[in-house]
Order: sequence, then structure tokens, then C-alpha cells
Amino acid sequence: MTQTPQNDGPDQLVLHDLACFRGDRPIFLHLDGELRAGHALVVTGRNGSGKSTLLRIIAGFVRADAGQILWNGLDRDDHDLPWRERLQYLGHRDGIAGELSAGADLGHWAAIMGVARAGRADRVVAALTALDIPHLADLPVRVLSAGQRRRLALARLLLAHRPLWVLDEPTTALDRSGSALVAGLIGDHLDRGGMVVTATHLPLGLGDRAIGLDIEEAAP
Ligand SMILES: Nc1ncnc2c1ncn2[C@@H]1O[C@H](COP(=O)(O)OP(=O)(O)OP(=O)(O)O)[C@@H](O)[C@H]1O
Repeated sequence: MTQTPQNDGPDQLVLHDLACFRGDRPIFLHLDGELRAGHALVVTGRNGSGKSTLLRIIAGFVRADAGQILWNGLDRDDHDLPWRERLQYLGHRDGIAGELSAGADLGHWAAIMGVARAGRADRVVAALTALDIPHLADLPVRVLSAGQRRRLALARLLLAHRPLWVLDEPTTALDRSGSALVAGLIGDHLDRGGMVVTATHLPLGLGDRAIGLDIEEAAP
């Protein structure tokens, strides 16, 4: 199989008849959804309804017990690497290493994402600036506040273009301006033809580019 999730047409993500169990307990059953380039799938539901689990399934950290996730027709489970290379996941744990400076932390992520060494420093500065935290570049991340850490984690999204962003409660710990920044980043990403799957109850101001998915409709 030589095909990858990258194709010449617009991206399309399909969730088909997904089910997830924890132990013997079903979390959701018969869950369907569809997302096209330039749109965001906004997953809502009460605490414990399975939003994070769904996002982790899409990102590839958990396997669904039934059903399929297709990106341009290619099954998530059968094409893990090309999927991972084309998505960015931001979860509750920020994956930020304590002794590094904020700039070095981002540089490390840029290397992981395959940004050429020559361009890394500029990307890091641009990403920190976009999140309004350039002044934190030389501080060790262990001294950052919760909101500053969140901004630093979000800055990763801008290091390299990846068409699919999977964002679990991206505005957690952010103040009002930080939340507005996230909404702006998501809007810009969609403008570039990107896709976003996010669990958030915060209005993102995306208008008809936001597709709601109430996960409780798939409750057992
Ligand atoms: N590793 C696990 N083992 C067993 N149960 C789990 C595991 N991970 C999650 N669960 C359970 O699955 C259910 C869904 O959890 P999940 O974190 O996906 O919900 P959520 O909708 O994101 O919740 P919240 O709004 O509180 O963040 C919960 O009942 C949770 O306890």
C-alpha cells in the first residue's frame, strides 16, 4: 500500500460506527461523525462521557473496540505512521520537560517534528511570539505558570504544518486573551484548509465551520 492520508483532494475524516469499552463497560457505541478540510469537529458531553477517549483514539493512543476511522479512505489502525506524521495532539498532559528553557523545549519538539535544524530557531521565536510569550524563551519551564505552560504547549502547533489538530480542552488554564488566541489559531488553521477535532465547551466563534458532536448521543 503506497497511498498515505495525503492526497490531491481536500482532506476528509470519517468516524464510522465507533465503540469503546473500558473493562466490560461501554463508554460509547455506534458513534459516527464526519469532518472535511476547513472545519472543526467540536466534541461535547458531560464529564466522563468519553470525549478524551475519543480524541485519544483518533490520535492513536487508544484503539477503538469496534468501527473505523478513515482519513481520505485510509483506516487509522492500518496506517498509524502516516496518520501520526500528519496530526498534532494536545492533551491534558503537556509533555513539557522541567529543566529545559521554554525555547529549548520548543526546539526539541521542532526537531521531533522534522523541522530542519537551520530553520528551527526562527520557528521557535515565531511560535512563542504568536502565543504572546517570547519573553519566556530563556526561562526553565518548571517555573512557568499553568497558563504559560499551556501557551507553550499550544506553540507546538505552529512549529510545523500538520493538517489535523486534535485538541483536548485547549483553553484549560488560559485567561481570556489566551482563549481568544486559541480561537484565532484554530480559525487560521481552518482558513489554510486544516482540520480540528476538539473537546471544548468554550465557544470558538467558528460559525458554520464548527460541526457539533454530542458524544452523549452515542452513550450506551
Ligand atoms: N484507562 C482507563 N481505564 C479505565 N477506565 C477509563 C480509562 N480511561 C478513561 N476511563 C473511563 O472512561 C470514561 C470516559 O473518560 P474520558 O476521560 O474519555 O471522559 P471525558 O468526557 O473526557 O471527561 P471529562 O469531561 O471529565 O474530561 C470515564 O468513565 C473514565 O473513568
